Amino acid sequence: MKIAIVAAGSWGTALSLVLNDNGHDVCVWARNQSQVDKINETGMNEKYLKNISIPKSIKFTSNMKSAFEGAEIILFSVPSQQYQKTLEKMIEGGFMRQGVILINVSKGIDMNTLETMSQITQRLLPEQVFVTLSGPSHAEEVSQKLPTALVSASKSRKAAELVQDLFANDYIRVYTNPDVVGVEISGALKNIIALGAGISDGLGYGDNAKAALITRGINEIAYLGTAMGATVETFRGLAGVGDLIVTCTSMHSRNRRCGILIGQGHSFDESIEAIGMVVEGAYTIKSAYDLMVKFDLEMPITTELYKVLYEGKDARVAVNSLMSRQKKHEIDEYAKGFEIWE
Ligand SMILES: NC(=O)c1ccc[n+]([C@@H]2O[C@H](COP(=O)([O-])OP(=O)(O)OC[C@H]3O[C@@H](n4cnc5c(N)ncnc54)[C@H](O)[C@@H]3O)[C@@H](O)[C@H]2O)c1
Ligand SMILES: O=P(O)(O)OC[C@H](O)CO
Repeated sequence: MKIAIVAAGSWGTALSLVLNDNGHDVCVWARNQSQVDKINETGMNEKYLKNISIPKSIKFTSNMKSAFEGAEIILFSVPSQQYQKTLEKMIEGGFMRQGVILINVSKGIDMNTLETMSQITQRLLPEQVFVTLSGPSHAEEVSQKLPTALVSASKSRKAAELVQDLFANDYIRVYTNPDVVGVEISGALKNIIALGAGISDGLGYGDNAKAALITRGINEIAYLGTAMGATVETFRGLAGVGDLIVTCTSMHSRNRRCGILIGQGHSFDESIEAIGMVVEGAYTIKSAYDLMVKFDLEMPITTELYKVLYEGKDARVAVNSLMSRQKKHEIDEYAKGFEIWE
């Protein structure tokens, strides 16, 4: 199929390699001509994907017309805070023609509207066929063809299965899931918890602390997700706990690495700058905090991280606040399950 990718960052580039391996006609659009020139000259996208050769069969261009005209599938890999603006630009350019399938791979929640990428798309293009592709998948490993499992989520079974077929090969396995919001909230909020896990690592707290953050974190993600209409089972799947594990533990993770720098005492802004690629959790923390208030939920990890990142609270004091919360049952509904009450 003819597939156009919006943005030549690390994930857009890694996915272009997979689609090219699978025999598709792939063109990557980048906004910056000097980046395109460099990739075309060197056969590498060194800033975003180190030491990976890019086959000549993948085209890179900064010309929107030549990238998007005739594309059957358009895959968006821009940072989520840029998604609405980019989609509007594509609509204005007349590139979102009827019949084109939109795949989104970015993981975040818009800070201004508090919408996920499917919700933005639905508002701007109510008839658009939309698929989100998510799951535990670092570009650095996918580009080395290391085994990876993904989730293709769409309201349309046909579209979810088409995307499953597009990416599946001997190193990529893709599952389908109709719970689009659940997959989106999982992918967006795991970045927040990974920032927290990184801060914990940077402070020198151990594996116990990180395991607690991951476990209580997925609870918190599911709490917000189900309030937004998601299915609880999605959170124990690849997009949920799977992506949470990889992002909280891998040194490839931009969110975790940013958190480590903060835990070591660097400022929030310095840490984001040092990563040099998008740190989605830095923005999604604000959206998640606002959604928590909107849905009137209690999300202690999100609250403390928001205070550390946006209100300057000391991270050690934030951990103390989490540890000294009122005592509670691990799962509220299970409280009635005690056999002996005295
Ligand atoms: N890197 C990964 O391993 C990975 C894996 C899965 C999902 N994701 C998600 O994919 C999204 C992109 O991540 P990434 O790692 O590729 O980020 P990145 O920082 O490596 O690249 C982002 C790219 O978007 C471009 N860009 C930014 N604003 C733009 C705009 N307004 N218009 C056009 N282009 C613009 C940048 O120039 C850059 O090329 C994020 O939401 C991330 O969470 C990343
Ligand atoms: O490197 P991160 O933290 O942006 O995470 C990338 C992917 O979402 C991992 O699945």
